[in-house]
Amino acid sequence: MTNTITIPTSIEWHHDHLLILNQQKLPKVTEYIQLRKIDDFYEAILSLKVRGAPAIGITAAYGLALSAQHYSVNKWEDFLQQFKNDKELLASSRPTAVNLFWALERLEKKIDQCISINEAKTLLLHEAVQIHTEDEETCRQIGEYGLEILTPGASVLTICNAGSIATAKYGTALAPFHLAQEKEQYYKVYACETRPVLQGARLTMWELQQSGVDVTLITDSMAAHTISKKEINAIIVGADRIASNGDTANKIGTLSLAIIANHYGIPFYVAAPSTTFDLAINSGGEIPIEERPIEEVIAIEGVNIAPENSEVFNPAFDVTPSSLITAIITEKGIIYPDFNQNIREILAG
Ligand SMILES: CSC[C@H]1O[C@H](OP(=O)(O)O)[C@H](O)[C@@H]1O
Repeated sequence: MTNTITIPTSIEWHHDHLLILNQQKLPKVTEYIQLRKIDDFYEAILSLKVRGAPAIGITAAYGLALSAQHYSVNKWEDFLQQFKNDKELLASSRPTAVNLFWALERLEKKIDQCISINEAKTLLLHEAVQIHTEDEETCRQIGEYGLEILTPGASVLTICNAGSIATAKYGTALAPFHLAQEKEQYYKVYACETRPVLQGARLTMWELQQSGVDVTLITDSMAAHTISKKEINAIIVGADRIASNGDTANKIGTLSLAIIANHYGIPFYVAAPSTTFDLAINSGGEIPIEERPIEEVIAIEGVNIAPENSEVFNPAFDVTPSSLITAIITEKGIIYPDFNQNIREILAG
């Protein structure tokens, strides 16, 4: 029996623009924006109108491919120079989510094989659509493996939004819960609000309510108490970059949850597509951690909650050491320690 439910998405390709759901405005306002020029794509990623590692990669791919359609050049070297300029602009939008760089490099590899500018333009658009289409199936598969590892009816805690609107569809950490709704299996999800930008309160609450998932909001500081009092069975989170030893960069606050999970002896799962692994780095210390504007910490929706002249440290991510991770759920299978060995084995599969 399959339940018909609404799983929200945030990216829709039209032949001459990308329509995105403005995630900065949710849940109060459901606003869609057309991205046409390379600067539109850059600004949308930088300002978190589009956010979430896979969604960032998909959006950047469309931005680069669409911009290339308008290069009015005749020489191949001029085409490549403009392509390189646009690629570098998009790559400078955010430093941590490796999916951004993976998508841009995938497009660059695609045109290496081209013999004409027109062929390159066609192939770039085709590759961007491919990246988008592949991600939906990847996330659905992550959801299926997530249902294998999570006990039906469990209470599960998560942070930030690693959901359908952070990907092509379904999400990574939230994929099991959307799929469970389709399969009429049920879970109880606890969502950390996720200061400072509140992706949990604003986006995960909104998204899971759209598909009817039983979700409860807590503040980040309530996590340890909730785990002990509400008998949380597991924690599941997304990822922005996973090193070859399994160290994982994810939204700030994730490391705290891993330490709490370890203290209470509950499993701590990371859910991520193979495109979020960076096998070029050996450990989490090499992952660049984005620091964002102080306004995100000093104010909420433009209302100051701290003195104007406050000193602020605003890292958008932290790194959880692989020793605190029970398993990494990917579309290719569930990866258990020893991560150094098993990551390469499963991803090569
Ligand atoms: C499947 S989304 C992965 C990841 O991206 C989010 O960060 P942001 O909202 O700053 O783009 C968060 O860390 C999610 O877990």
